[in-house]
Amino acid sequence: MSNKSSIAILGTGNMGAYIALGLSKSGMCDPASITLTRRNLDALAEYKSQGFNISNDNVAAAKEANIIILGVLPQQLNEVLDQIAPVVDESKHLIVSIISGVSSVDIQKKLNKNIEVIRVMPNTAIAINQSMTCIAGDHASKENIELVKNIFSTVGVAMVIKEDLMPAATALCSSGIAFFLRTIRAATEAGVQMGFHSHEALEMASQTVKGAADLLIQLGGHPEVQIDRVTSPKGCTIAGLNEMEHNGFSSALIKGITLAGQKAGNLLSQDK
Ligand SMILES: NC(=O)C1=CN([C@@H]2O[C@H](COP(=O)(O)OP(=O)(O)OC[C@H]3O[C@@H](n4cnc5c(N)ncnc54)[C@H](OP(=O)(O)O)[C@@H]3O)[C@@H](O)[C@H]2O)C=CC1
Ligand SMILES: O=C(O)[C@@H]1CCC=N1
Repeated sequence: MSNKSSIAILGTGNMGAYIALGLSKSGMCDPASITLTRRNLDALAEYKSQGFNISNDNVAAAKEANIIILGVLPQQLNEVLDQIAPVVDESKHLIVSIISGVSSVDIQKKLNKNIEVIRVMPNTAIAINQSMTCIAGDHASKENIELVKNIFSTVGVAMVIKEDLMPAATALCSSGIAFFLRTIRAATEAGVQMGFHSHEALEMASQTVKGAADLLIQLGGHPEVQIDRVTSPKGCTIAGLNEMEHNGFSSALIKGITLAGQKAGNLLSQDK
């Protein structure tokens, strides 16, 4: 697939819209080659003004596209698959699903076609081309996996994983944005309590988190190596870190992320 490909995003809510914006911003796709659908068409008006095609007709959008990105909630998926099943064609279409908790085989079965389905799990940082995107194509051709990897590499880092690890990737990377943002919020509140205005504390906390992440991304190695460089003997950092650990900091993150991972694998079968 090249930038001549046409993409239909069926179900353009938070994530679908950010994918469209990211692909356009990266230069991977011209907005005119992307069709966005949702039932409430008025909510897509701002994207129309940016050059995207908008529609509330999933069937027409699917017919026109080469790549169909499924972007609805898990509980909304069957309705969309029922609509497009008659028009999807294995010789023309590649199905990409960003939907958590629904396997590629289940989608294939529902479509009742021998069509390739690749699971993709981006995060909202795709809007600024900084997504960590996991891709699983256990039943897809190498060529199509490479194609999808190339597309999502333009909007951040793309990694191919086995499909059985998709729930874990969802929790760590996609939900992860919310988890790490919450840590920034908490740090900001601490900064305000110590005397900074909120906007100052937020800028300080955000840049500090960015620096911590970039230390690992650019220099590599284990976080503890960098932590050792910060914790002066008898210093304030180790005092703060140990207090956090006494209060369950690492444990809370591990428990929260693994619970999210369990939930991501069972979204349609659990009510809680
Ligand atoms: N949000 C995130 O960070 C991430 C989300 N995901 C996955 O992406 C999917 C969407 O999540 P999110 O964007 O947060 O959810 P949203 O509710 O924001 O988006 C879903 C969109 O689908 C539209 N929709 C529902 N039914 C139909 C239909 N029959 N035809 C066309 N459009 C329809 C809805 O609009 P309308 O009601 O107007 O039709 C809505 O805008 C989920 O499956 C989620 O698991 C994956 C990774 C990250
Ligand atoms: O919360 C959710 O279920 C979706 C999937 C990952 C991010 N948002």
